[in-house]
Amino acid sequence: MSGRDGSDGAGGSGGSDDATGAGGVPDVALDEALAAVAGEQPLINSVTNDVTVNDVANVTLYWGGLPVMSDDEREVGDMVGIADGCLLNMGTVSESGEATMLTAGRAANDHGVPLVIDPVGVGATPTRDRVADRLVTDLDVDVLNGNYGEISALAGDDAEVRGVESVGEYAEIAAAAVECARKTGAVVVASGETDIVATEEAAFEVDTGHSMMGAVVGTGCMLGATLAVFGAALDDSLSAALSGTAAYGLAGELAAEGAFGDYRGPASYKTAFLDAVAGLADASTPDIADRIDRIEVR
Ligand SMILES: Nc1ncnc2c1ncn2[C@@H]1O[C@H](COP(=O)(O)OP(=O)(O)O)[C@@H](O)[C@H]1O
Ligand SMILES: Cc1ncsc1CCOP(=O)(O)O
Ligand SMILES: [Mg+2]
Repeated sequence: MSGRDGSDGAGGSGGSDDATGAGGVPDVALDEALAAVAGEQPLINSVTNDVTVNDVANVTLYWGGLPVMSDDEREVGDMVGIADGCLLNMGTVSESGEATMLTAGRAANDHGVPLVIDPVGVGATPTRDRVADRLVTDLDVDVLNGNYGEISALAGDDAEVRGVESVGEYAEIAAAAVECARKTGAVVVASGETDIVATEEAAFEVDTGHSMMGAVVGTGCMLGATLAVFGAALDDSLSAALSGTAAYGLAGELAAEGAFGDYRGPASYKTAFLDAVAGLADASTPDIADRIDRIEVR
């Protein structure tokens, strides 16, 4: 069984016990990470939005996890208590949904279940700002993922989030991600053209992915599900965030290359992308070391 209090699973937030390789980048072996995920078959309870819930369930399954979407206040604590990972995505959060997320998150913390939060739309409205603040204040978060605008907003920087979209330029996104990690204690994944993975001490650039991913609603939500699956199967949050983010981007690239079928636009690309997630473990997985760089942040 995975979990923060066990010998397996994503450990406490922030640090990594992994060997550090060239350029101060932790050694992350993608084939080993994918095999760990498939071997663990982690049960992931996602309390997520009404828009992309089916995509979140499928991407969890296609990596090798077991999805369940319990969001009933009466049972969510019990379900999270027997799960290996928990994802909270506030995309369509309501007043009762906020309470459910807090119950789910507290159960995850109480049972040592790794917790991922996607604060969708934080920075867009005062309500979202308040809910996101409550979640990261009251809960011990292992991994937090959001687009550049959301992570900048959480860090307290100027940000433009229109609805759930990141708008504008974010030249200081690595510094914002580190600041966000310092505020929350989580490993932070800031997604965009290049993904940033940050702890309180360091930031890394994960240069995988394809622009077609930005044309599909739900790729951020599915990244959160991916991080929950990898976080449940791997020993520490930083390795999970790096390998999960890299694997997800590689699936996006393989789909764009047509390795999982031709596509004619964003809708058929999404199908190819989901097939690439399901097929990545059997594809020849490249060494990802040269796709991850450490970035100096003040
Ligand atoms: N222009 C792009 N080039 C490469 N990857 C991208 C691009 N836009 C988005 N992605 C990828 O799509 C996923 C979702 O990112 P993003 O669009 O920032 O999230 P959200 O959907 O929450 O706004 C991430 O894995 C990110 O790397
Ligand atoms: C459009 C929308 N509105 C509320 S949640 C949601 C989905 C957001 O998905 P993603 O953050 O993955 O683009
Ligand atoms: Mg998003």
